[in-house]
Amino acid sequence: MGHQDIQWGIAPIGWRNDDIPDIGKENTLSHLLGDIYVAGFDGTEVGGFFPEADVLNKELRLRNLKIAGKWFSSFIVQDGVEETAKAFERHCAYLKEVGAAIAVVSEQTYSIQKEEKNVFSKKPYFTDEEWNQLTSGLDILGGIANRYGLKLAFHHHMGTTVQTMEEVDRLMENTDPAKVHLLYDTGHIYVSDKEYVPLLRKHIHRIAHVHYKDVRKEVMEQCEQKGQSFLDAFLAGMFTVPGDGDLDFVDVYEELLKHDYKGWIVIEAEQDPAKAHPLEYALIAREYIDKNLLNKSLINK
Ligand SMILES: O=C1C[C@@H](O)[C@H](O)[C@@H](O)C1=O
Ligand SMILES: [Co+2]
Repeated sequence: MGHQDIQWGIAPIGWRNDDIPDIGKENTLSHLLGDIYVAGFDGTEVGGFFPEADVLNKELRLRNLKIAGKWFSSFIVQDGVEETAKAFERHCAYLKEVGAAIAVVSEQTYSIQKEEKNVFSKKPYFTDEEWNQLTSGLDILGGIANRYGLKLAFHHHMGTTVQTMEEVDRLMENTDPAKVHLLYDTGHIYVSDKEYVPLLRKHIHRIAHVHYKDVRKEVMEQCEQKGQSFLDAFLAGMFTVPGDGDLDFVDVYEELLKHDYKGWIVIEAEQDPAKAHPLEYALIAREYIDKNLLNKSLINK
């Protein structure tokens, strides 16, 4: 067990962004997959612009790349679990066809992720009743994911009702560990709570998927002072790839290895591709991983 149980991916978000589809729209699927191959990653996540399963599978096969998973915006509280489950079934069927392991779920009811609101101070909150709807609904979605041979990994996210460590605690306590897992995103928890290791340590046994998102602390502080929205903050360069920001991914990696984490670590750094050349940043991440995480004997495994 150890390094060999981990697959390294890089998300399309450095090339194109589902939250602002105009960004990087000149970057085609071939361009993206070619860059991922050149940078030496094992695969990626499905972006909103990806084609149907058989077309995608051929493009992946040609480059020996794999799919880790795909984001799903759930609206369990807003639309009810029955409505959400129908869309989630289709999502899981697609993921199974492309050979993915993970269905990433983020509850988007009341989310300000795409709104022009101060993401540092205006996050939404659920009532106790809404929390119950969310957690019981997630157990149902997790059961569906399991039927497709997938794991549901819940994504805590800035500007949503499940953003802070306290909120992740509540979600984990009230969901079935066999059905609902955690996606640990270093960047989101750092921007939210200004620390990122406690969440990892506390919920290590529920983590089924990891996003390595680095943060430029100075930019984050400026964005917070200005009260910027989530989208404006990423356009200002709040996020970057590991090796280029202020987070230390060695500790995180050690902790994952120590607990026999098996699965994907996906580099996920949303930046404006017009300012941050996607392949250049993919290569910065790759070099950081090779030098600091893989070539160093971190622990004896
Ligand atoms: O996993 C993610 C998917 C994106 O759509 C999201 O906005 C980003 O911040 C993220 O962490
Ligand atoms: Co993420």
